[in-house]
Amino acid sequence: MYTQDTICAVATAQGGAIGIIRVSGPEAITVADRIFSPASQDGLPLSGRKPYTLTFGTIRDAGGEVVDEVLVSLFRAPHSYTGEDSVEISCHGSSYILQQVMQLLIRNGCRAAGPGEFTQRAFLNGKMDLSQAEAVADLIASSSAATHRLAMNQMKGGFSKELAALREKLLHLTSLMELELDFSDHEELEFADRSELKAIAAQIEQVIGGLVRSFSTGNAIKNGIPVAIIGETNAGKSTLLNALLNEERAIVSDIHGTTRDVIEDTMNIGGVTFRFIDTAGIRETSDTIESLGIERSFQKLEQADIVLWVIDRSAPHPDFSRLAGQILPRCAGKHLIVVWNKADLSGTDATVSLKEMFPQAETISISAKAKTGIRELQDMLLRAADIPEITQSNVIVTNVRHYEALSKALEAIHRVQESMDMGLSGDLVSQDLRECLFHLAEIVGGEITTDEVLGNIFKHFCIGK
Ligand SMILES: Nc1nc2c(c(=O)[nH]1)N(C=O)[C@@H](CNc1ccc(C(=O)N[C@@H](CCC(=O)O)C(=O)O)cc1)CN2
Ligand SMILES: Nc1nc2c(ncn2[C@@H]2O[C@H](COP(=O)(O)OP(=O)(O)OP(=O)(O)O)[C@@H](O)[C@H]2O)c(=O)[nH]1
Ligand SMILES: [K+]
Ligand SMILES: [Mg+2]
Repeated sequence: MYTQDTICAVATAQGGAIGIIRVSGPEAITVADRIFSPASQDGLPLSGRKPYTLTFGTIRDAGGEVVDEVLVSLFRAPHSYTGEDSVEISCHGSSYILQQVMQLLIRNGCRAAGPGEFTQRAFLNGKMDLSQAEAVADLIASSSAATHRLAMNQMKGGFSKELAALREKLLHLTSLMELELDFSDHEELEFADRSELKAIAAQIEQVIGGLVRSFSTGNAIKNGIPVAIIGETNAGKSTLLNALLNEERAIVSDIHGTTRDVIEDTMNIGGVTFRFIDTAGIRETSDTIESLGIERSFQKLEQADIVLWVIDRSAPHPDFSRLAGQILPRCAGKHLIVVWNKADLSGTDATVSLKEMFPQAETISISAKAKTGIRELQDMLLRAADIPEITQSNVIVTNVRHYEALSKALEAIHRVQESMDMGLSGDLVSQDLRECLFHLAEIVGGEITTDEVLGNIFKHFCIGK
């Protein structure tokens, strides 16, 4: 087993009734025994107790004063989260108590853990692979049913299983290629074999390609479906953002050009996370900063899946067709919802002419200020979101690191296919096969994982995880 020093950390968030300190490493039980006295009459120290037991007792400081009455749970290697000897001390949730106990542990031989260090040890001790360790962080960060389901599936090894099956197929193909090499003298053998090998390569390409394509869904689920709010100045875009977020997030004023820079925030609507992006109003301007802001509005429009084009129906639209000419061509392949705002004021919707210009656009009439029509707009957004139903067994890539490795694996398998089509020799083909295998292995980790990769992954974890 991978041995290390003994680490400790507060594992719970501040402010709860109970605070838990986690201790893991070869000295975990010995160090805990130095500061903890069991209440029971049997006098057994933790080192003499069975694993998966809970012991009530006191923690005393160096002067013998009771710091807290606590419960200590005991785990013995390899049967713990980290795979090491571990104890958990459940204290009263006072940050003073927790800091006192932390200091006692450190004085008695522990080191304060860094972010993700417990999970990193679980990985190094073979309790989980790298994609499962990453899922632990995603699980903690999950804020919707969909992100929870994806992270839980990945943590339980759903993605790992899919990759293991791919690896099997690739190894099979490699061995067949090598077999072909051995028999390459028999020309009549080659043709029959090649078509079978090509079929296997095509299957592999299908699976990797599907995983690569799933990232756009995975990314939308994890970071929210991008919804750009665009339109003329003073149309009420920022007012609408605030209504959707239910929070005074953006500055609203009757001054044209109030929003200069992009404002983004996420909101969970009906279990789906949306990322709303308020942008600078589009108008002719000589102001350099405002022009830069408007340029960004168009960039955000292009990156969005759903576009809310906000129009002030109470004001005349002298340059309506010009504005439409700027917006509509950029909405191809996106879901466009035209929002006629300020329904509380009198005015008309130019729905007819717009329907001609962009027949697939949906329209809705609302008052962002009076918050009328917002529910209907939310329902429209949910219908537009069109996130496929995620089942427990779905494998959807949500992690950029995995996406990059899979993209490289896909390139490698494409090279394999090209080489086969060109009738190149088996040893050239198996080089690309090995590269494909390498990139798939990068995802789950193993001997090839560098400290730099590990550092990058675990630095985003919380302390105590
Ligand atoms: N108090 C506490 N709650 C917690 C955790 C923890 O570490 N401590 N967890 C931490 O994230 C999660 C639970 N995860 C855990 C995973 C494995 C083992 C464990 O003891 N595994 C053994 C036995 C497995 C078995 O019996 O099947 C093993 O792997 O050998 C413990 C916790 C969530 N809640
Ligand atoms: N009566 C009425 N006024 C509204 C409505 N929505 C917004 N307004 C007002 O319209 C003005 C402009 O609103 P903003 O939300 O700042 O408009 P914007 O589109 O973000 O404007 P820029 O950031 O300058 O592009 C403010 O005075 C709002 O109070 C509405 O539904 N009804
Ligand atoms: K404004
Ligand atoms: Mg604004």
